[in-house]
Amino acid sequence: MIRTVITGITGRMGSTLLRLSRDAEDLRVVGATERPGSASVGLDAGLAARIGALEVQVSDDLGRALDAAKADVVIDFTSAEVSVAHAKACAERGVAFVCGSTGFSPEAAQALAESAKQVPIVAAPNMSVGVNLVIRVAAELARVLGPGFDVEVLEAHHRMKKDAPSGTALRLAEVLASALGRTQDDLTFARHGQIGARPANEIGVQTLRGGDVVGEHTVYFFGEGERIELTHRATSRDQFGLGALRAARWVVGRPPGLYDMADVLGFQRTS
Ligand SMILES: NC(=O)C1=CN([C@@H]2O[C@H](COP(=O)(O)OP(=O)(O)OC[C@H]3O[C@@H](n4cnc5c(N)ncnc54)[C@H](OP(=O)(O)O)[C@@H]3O)[C@@H](O)[C@H]2O)C=CC1
Ligand SMILES: O=C(O)C1=N[C@H](C(=O)O)C[C@H](O)C1
Repeated sequence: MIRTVITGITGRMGSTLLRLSRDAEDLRVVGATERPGSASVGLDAGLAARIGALEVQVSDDLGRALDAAKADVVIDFTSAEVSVAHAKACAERGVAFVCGSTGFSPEAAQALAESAKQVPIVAAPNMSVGVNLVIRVAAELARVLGPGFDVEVLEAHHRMKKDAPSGTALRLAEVLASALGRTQDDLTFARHGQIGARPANEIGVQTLRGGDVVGEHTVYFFGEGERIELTHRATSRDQFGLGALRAARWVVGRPPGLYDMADVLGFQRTS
């Protein structure tokens, strides 16, 4: 039995993870957290997340939750800043960490990597198996099509999403740039005004926000007389959650290090 602690349990992903974990025979939720000051602190986590009683009390501090319950792994979908602090709490206690948060600054990414020197961490901007396959296929298409095709990434998400572009779109753009021998400097995040002709090496990354869109990503390869569009549409958060649980099962017992979903799925890394 793998003992998990789930953070941010009233959030869109936290509540999904709690429900999926409750239904998994090999996992046991032994701790749950929410933001300090949240009305759900002290309540039963299952009741707070509206999935039925779980007999696990919501804590407002991951360190204290870990000290109270012997956990194997923490699953965290909160925000980049909170995830950095949570990864440190895990590193100090020798607990594995699965991080789904996005919006990492270079400094926050470095702080996460520091914690991964002490414990195994899986961090991925998208834990759906389908998206991770799309990332691989996109890299392969870019390599084969080469510089004759203009590459653009478009993402759409719900109106509550805080970071832009999505972590998945950023990962796609980085992988495409690497496949085409380009750099971060070739990424263009918005266009407005008299922008002139498109630079040949540019990779555009564009963002849409609205309604309840769970998550959509399209890579366009615009050629002469033809175009290829590679799209992933998530219609439920369950695939992100199931991917995170797969990562949690995989990461327990691994040596310290920063792992990606490509490692969990046994893919060769694309960048
Ligand atoms: N890798 C992947 O596959 C996916 C990644 N994501 C990413 O996961 C993150 C969360 O997304 P989502 O679930 O939609 O966001 P939500 O805002 O719905 O959930 C985040 C939850 O974390 C809580 N929280 C904030 N601070 C703390 C804290 N210190 N301790 C514990 N809990 C805290 C929030 O509380 P409060 O509301 O009070 O702030 C909220 O309940 C985002 O970065 C998103 O981009 C999302 C889906 C898939
Ligand atoms: O915030 C979300 O909702 C999502 N965030 C992830 C991202 O930023 O890529 C993954 C998914 O598309 C949903």
